[in-house]
Amino acid sequence: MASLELKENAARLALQCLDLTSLNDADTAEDIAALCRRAQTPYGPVAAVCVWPRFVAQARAALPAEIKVAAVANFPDGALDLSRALADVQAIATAGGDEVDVVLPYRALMAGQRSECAEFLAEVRHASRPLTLKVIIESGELKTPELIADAARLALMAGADFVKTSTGKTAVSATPLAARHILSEIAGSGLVSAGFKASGGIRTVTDAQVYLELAADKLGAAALNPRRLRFGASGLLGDIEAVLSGTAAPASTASY
Ligand SMILES: O=C[C@H](O)COP(=O)(O)O
Repeated sequence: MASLELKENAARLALQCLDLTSLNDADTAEDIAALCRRAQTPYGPVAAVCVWPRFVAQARAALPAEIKVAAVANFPDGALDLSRALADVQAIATAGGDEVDVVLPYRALMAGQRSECAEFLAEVRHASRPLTLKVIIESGELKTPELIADAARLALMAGADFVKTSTGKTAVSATPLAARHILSEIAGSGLVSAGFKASGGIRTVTDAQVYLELAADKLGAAALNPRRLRFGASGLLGDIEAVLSGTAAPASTASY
C-alpha cells in the first residue's frame, strides 16, 4: 500500500480514536465551546472530548451523543487522596459525563504503597460505574519497565477500561517504550475489552502511527477502534485534518 494511503488510514483511525483534550488551568467556557465545535470535523467526529469536571455539563449539552465526554479525576498530581478523587468522579457523573480519566497515585506506588493504590483504584472503579474508566499511570514518572508494568496490572485488576500513559503535565509523556510495556500487560491479561490510551506530546499523525503499529502488533488489528484504543491530545487534530485534506507533506514510512 502506498505510504500516503497508509498515512491517510492512520489519520482516519487517529481521528476516530481521538480524545480531543483541553486541560489548561485557564480554560474558559468559550474555550470549551470552541473545543466542542472542533470535535465535529468535516471528516467525522472524534471519539471524545476530555475536559476538567467543571466543563462536563457544558460539553455534554454541546455535543451529539456519539461523541463521549471524558473528564479528569485526581488530576494531574495523582495524590493518594481518595475523597478528592471520589468527589471528582461524583461531579463528572452528576454532570452527565461518559468517561473518567483518573490519575493513579503513582508516587505512592513508587514509595511501595501498592495495596493502598489497589484499594484507591477499586473504590474509584466502584464509584465510577457505569462510566468508562481510564487509569493514567504517568509512565514518564514511573520510568522503570517493572513499575510501568505493575501500574498497568493494578489498573487492569481494578477493572479499568483503558490504561493511559500520561497526564501531559510532566517532563516525559507517552513513549513507544512505555506503550510497549503497557500493551504487553493488556495483551497478557486476557481481558479482550481492555484498551490503551496514549497521551501527552502526540502532535502529528506520524507520532500516532507509531502507537497504531504497536497496538496492532500487541492487540491485533481488530483492536484499532475507539473501544480499545485512544489518543489523548490537545494538538493532534490539526495534523489529522491536514492529512485528510491532502495538504500535509507525504508520509515517509509506515506499515501495519
Ligand atoms: O490527556 C491528555 C493530555 O493531557 C494531552 O496532552 P497534550 O496537550 O500534550 O496533547
